[in-house]
Amino acid sequence: MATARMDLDWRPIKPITICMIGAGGFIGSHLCEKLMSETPHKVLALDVYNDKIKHLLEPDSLPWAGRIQFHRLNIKHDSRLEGLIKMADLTINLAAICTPADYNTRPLDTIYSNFIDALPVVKYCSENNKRLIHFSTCEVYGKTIQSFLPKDSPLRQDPAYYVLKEVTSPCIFGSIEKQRWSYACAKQLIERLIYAEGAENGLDFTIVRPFNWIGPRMDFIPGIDGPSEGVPRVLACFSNNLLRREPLKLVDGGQSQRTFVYIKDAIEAVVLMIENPDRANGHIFNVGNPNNEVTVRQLAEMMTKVYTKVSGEPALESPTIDVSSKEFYGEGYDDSDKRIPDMTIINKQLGWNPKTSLWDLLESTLTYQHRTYAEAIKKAIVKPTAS
Ligand SMILES: NC(=O)c1ccc[n+]([C@@H]2O[C@H](COP(=O)([O-])OP(=O)(O)OC[C@H]3O[C@@H](n4cnc5c(N)ncnc54)[C@H](O)[C@@H]3O)[C@@H](O)[C@H]2O)c1
Ligand SMILES: O=C(O)[C@H]1O[C@H](OP(=O)(O)OP(=O)(O)OC[C@H]2O[C@@H](n3ccc(=O)[nH]c3=O)[C@H](O)[C@@H]2O)[C@H](O)[C@@H](O)[C@@H]1O
Repeated sequence: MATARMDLDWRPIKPITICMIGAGGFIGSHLCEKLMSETPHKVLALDVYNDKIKHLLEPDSLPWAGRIQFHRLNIKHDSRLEGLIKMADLTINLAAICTPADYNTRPLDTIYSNFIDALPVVKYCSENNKRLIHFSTCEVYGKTIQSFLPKDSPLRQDPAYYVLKEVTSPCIFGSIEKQRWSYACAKQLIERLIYAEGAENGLDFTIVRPFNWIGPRMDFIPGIDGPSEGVPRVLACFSNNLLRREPLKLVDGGQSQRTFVYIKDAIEAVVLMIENPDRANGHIFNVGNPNNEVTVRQLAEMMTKVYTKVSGEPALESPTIDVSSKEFYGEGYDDSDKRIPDMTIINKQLGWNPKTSLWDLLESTLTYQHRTYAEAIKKAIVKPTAS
């Protein structure tokens, strides 16, 4: 008989049922995979799409068959939602519009998706005394204090002005005309609502603030498994450029800084939250890798080198090209300057630390991108679709 899984306090972990909303997306697909292969928990997987989790749903002979059940539904208008939340011990809400190209061009959809559509989920959890893990974002921090200091100020070197801390850092957004912040603002308000439900009505909640989780199955490759005019997040944009042998587009010079964490490291943090409710409830957690910081330009350079290695194709003579944010994203775009997560809380509560270096995570991810898309791209280039 298999030995019982133990939590961080050496108590046996009881199998639970999880209602996972947005289970068919990038993070959801990796979380489902981990829960099926390494835990005894059951998942009610809710989404409008299931392409990214199809390999977990069929055939019936899979070792976890019966532990995962897909429900195709849109949480905007589906009366089954409350029943599914009631059937589960824990709800994880991942559903959202979360690609920056949408924030300034579809601000209403962005606000509805990230705030209004999440409201009933919070309400049903609170009313039925169900635990909630809600996915927010590092974008709630907005810009750093550092970005407002004079360029020659010695204070710019002081981490107090740029490291982002869950409990003490402020949330600094641009003006209302900068519609980029519609997403961050909607996420901030739903965080405040969840926090208030905890304080006033005793909701057991955990809020996750992911810092640029990347890896296989993130977003889509335009014209292959997504709209040809679509603009996904940077990993998929740059992958698409590399696969098509086009220069990588650097928005406003590629000077913004990001810390990237491997999806598989980040998923381990989420499993710790799921299985250690006493340590996770009532907390907001940054989940990122402070050691993997690069400018977007450096990311482009590194991805170019890694892709050359995994594909065997030489790099272009001019591998990058500058493009203005107005040209690339349209009116109302703005950017976060720098995102370094403080890891004190997640470290103390869950003992979690990221492991994978940026080079290693890009190597496994671009190997996947090449294997999955290179042939399809070649065919699409030879045979462009009839207009
Ligand atoms: N990937 C990251 O690094 C990152 C960073 C910060 C925050 N987040 C947050 O994590 C969550 C998941 O992100 P992801 O990267 O997996 O995004 P994703 O777009 O791949 O996944 C979201 C999923 O939610 C589903 N969905 C959206 N609206 C829905 C609705 N009304 N009804 C049913 N399903 C719906 C989508 O179909 C999609 O499959 C989001 O809330 C996002 O804001 C992600
Ligand atoms: O992943 C996160 O932690 C959060 O941040 C992302 O926001 P951002 O990092 O700005 O999104 P990307 O599209 O990945 O862009 C990163 C940077 O690359 C730049 N970029 C993007 C695409 C491109 O082709 N070229 C380019 O220079 C962008 O301007 C931005 O500075 C998204 O808002 C969310 O998915 C999420 O909440």
